[in-house]
Amino acid sequence: MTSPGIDVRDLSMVYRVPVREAGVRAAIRSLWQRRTREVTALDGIGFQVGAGEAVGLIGPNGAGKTSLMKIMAGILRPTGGSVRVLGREPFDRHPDHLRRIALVRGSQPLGGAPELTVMDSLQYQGLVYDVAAGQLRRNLAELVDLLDLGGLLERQVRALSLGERMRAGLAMALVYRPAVLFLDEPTIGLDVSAAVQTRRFLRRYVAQTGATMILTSHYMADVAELCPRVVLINHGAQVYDGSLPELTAHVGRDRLVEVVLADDAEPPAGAHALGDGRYQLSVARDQVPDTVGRLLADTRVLDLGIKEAPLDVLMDEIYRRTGTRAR
Ligand SMILES: Nc1ncnc2c1ncn2[C@@H]1O[C@H](COP(=O)(O)OP(=O)(O)OP(=O)(O)O)[C@@H](O)[C@H]1O
Repeated sequence: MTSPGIDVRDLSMVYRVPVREAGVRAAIRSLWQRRTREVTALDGIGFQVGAGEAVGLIGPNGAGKTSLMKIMAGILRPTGGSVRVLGREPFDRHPDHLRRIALVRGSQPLGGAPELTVMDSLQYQGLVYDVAAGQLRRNLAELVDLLDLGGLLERQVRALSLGERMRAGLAMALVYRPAVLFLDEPTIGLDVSAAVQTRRFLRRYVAQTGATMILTSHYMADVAELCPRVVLINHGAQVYDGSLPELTAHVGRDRLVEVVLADDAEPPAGAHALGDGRYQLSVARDQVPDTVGRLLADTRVLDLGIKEAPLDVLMDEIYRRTGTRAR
């Protein structure tokens, strides 16, 4: 690993939330006697990310991913532990630091004035982030090409569709060439083709610029395609740090063998009928050659395919297995 882009140690985040009791008396009492309870969002998180690495933060709803992202991006101050991003404490929000990082949220990809055109917004962003005129021209030309923004530049931000907003939002975040990119659900709500384009763009951008990327997503396709390494969080605790295939290998022990049988053929024992002569068998990985051999020898098989369980199904199983910790 090269010099640490991000260094997270023993990090914790505890929110205090007001407890609201029912009734007028309780409401009046709460004016001078506020009761609160603690919600532990993160507990003992620790990992290092090298410059140029791409890491996916994964975990089920409420696991703590967004809290961790906000802490790393300098929006939230953690209640315990330490974080360094490019050698600085993010919550200090030093202007030099802010020029080197970007946070893009899929749910809200574009801030700024909605009545501005995309081009005006990009120019304005260049001014705010102090990008030299020549550099800004070059960066804009590159981003317009990579994100296919040509047709959007003169459109008002308010009139963009979600997919167009995402493309413009990425350009806004990247026009000042941040060294660290935080992406919170970058493909949320996008149709299949816009999601594919966004992932393709991000892969090319990271390869070309050597930016460090931290991504959260519920779409495992995003994570599988963009992040060689994942950190799995569940109930605020870090339960895994490593590659996605290694993580899923523990649960993905079965293969799905699918066959289409001739009309007069007897379905194999334990097969699940899918209709139209199709049957599916769940078979342990090391038993697949034997099972397939026997099937072909004993039964009139017209077609045969072997599939892995879908990644989302495997992840669901992993989340359930790692989600037993009580808060
Ligand atoms: N501002 C807040 N005040 C109180 N509790 C909060 C706050 N933000 C988050 N939480 C709680 O902290 C926990 C972690 O939330 P967080 O949003 O970080 O999880 P997440 O993994 O991003 O979830 P999701 O995938 O649903 O977006 C949850 O129990 C959530 O209710």
